[in-house]
Amino acid sequence: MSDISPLSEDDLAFLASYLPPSAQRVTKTQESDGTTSTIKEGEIPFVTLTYASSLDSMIALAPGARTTLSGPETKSMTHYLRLHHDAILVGAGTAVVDDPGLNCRYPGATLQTQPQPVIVDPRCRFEVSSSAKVCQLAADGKGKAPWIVCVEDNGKPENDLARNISIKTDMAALQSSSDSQQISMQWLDILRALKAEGMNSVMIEGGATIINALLLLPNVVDAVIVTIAPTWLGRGGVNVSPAAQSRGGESTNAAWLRQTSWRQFGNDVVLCGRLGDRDTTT
Ligand SMILES: NC(=O)C1=CN([C@@H]2O[C@H](COP(=O)(O)OP(=O)(O)OC[C@H]3O[C@@H](n4cnc5c(N)ncnc54)[C@H](O)[C@@H]3O)[C@@H](O)[C@H]2O)C=CC1
Ligand SMILES: Nc1nc(O)c(N)c(N[C@@H]2O[C@H](COP(=O)(O)O)[C@@H](O)[C@H]2O)n1
Repeated sequence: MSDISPLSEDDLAFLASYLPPSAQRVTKTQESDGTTSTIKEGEIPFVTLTYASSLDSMIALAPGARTTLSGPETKSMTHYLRLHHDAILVGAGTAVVDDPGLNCRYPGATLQTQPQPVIVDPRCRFEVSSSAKVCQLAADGKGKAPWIVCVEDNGKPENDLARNISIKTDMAALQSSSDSQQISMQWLDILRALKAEGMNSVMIEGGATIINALLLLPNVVDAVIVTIAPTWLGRGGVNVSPAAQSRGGESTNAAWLRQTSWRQFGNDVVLCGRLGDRDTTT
């Protein structure tokens, strides 16, 4: 029997307008390194950014500590959201620390309706083995085998428990850079690659590095759904706080949510919105 209870009709109505599919977009976007690229209509999946935060904007007690913030009701909400997305994406940091299952246990979910787990892991540092929870669930027919988004020639042999989705990266530029250990792939490249594999919607769950980057990409993210748990985790936790921004030499807010709605789920608050400027009302 599933540990996930169905949501009420009122809960479902609250979430409805934030679910994929969205209107298709033709727009310009800016990557955090300052480059711009155009997103063509339907070129990238619908992107939902969702995570659970404490009142001090922490998503884990410490780097390396898997931390439960969501109560039973918001956990059910997360699994309902997973049911409505083609893929669930996390970063290598989360995969290594949390050993997540990345499947959907919402009542009625079948193997066919399971989301595709995706791990952004340029150098394949997450050990894909039969003891990884995501692989166990796939072997038991309770989820799909993960895809690893990595760079070509990452030096790791392909593992038959997972599939590599390779992203072309300018390795020459990388090797000449001062920080050659950090490989930064463009989000548009990652999302285009997932779209090319048939993923029309992606639920991005974290961790902090990924959330902080995506909060600065309002034209990439379609919906933001944050669970706020009534607790403070305290200093030393893993913090959601995007890089400081400035405009015309003046400090400015890093990110805004517009079209906001909130609802109580058990003891937690769920805040939904779309990224954009404070002054954008539509
Ligand atoms: N409360 C919540 O909802 C959640 C909490 N977490 C917590 O977050 C923590 C992990 O956060 P982080 O350490 O920041 O790890 P992360 O999960 O954000 O992964 C960061 C890694 O992903 C890869 N990556 C991310 N963006 C990339 C890009 N553009 N190009 C290339 N590679 C990229 C890199 O390997 C990078 O080191 C864990 O403690 C976990 O428990 C994670 C997810 C949700
Ligand atoms: N929504 C939410 N609430 C929390 O309290 C969390 N710790 C997380 N973490 C995310 O969920 C993944 C674990 O998923 P499984 O239940 O193992 O499938 C974890 O990797 C984080 O992405 N999320």
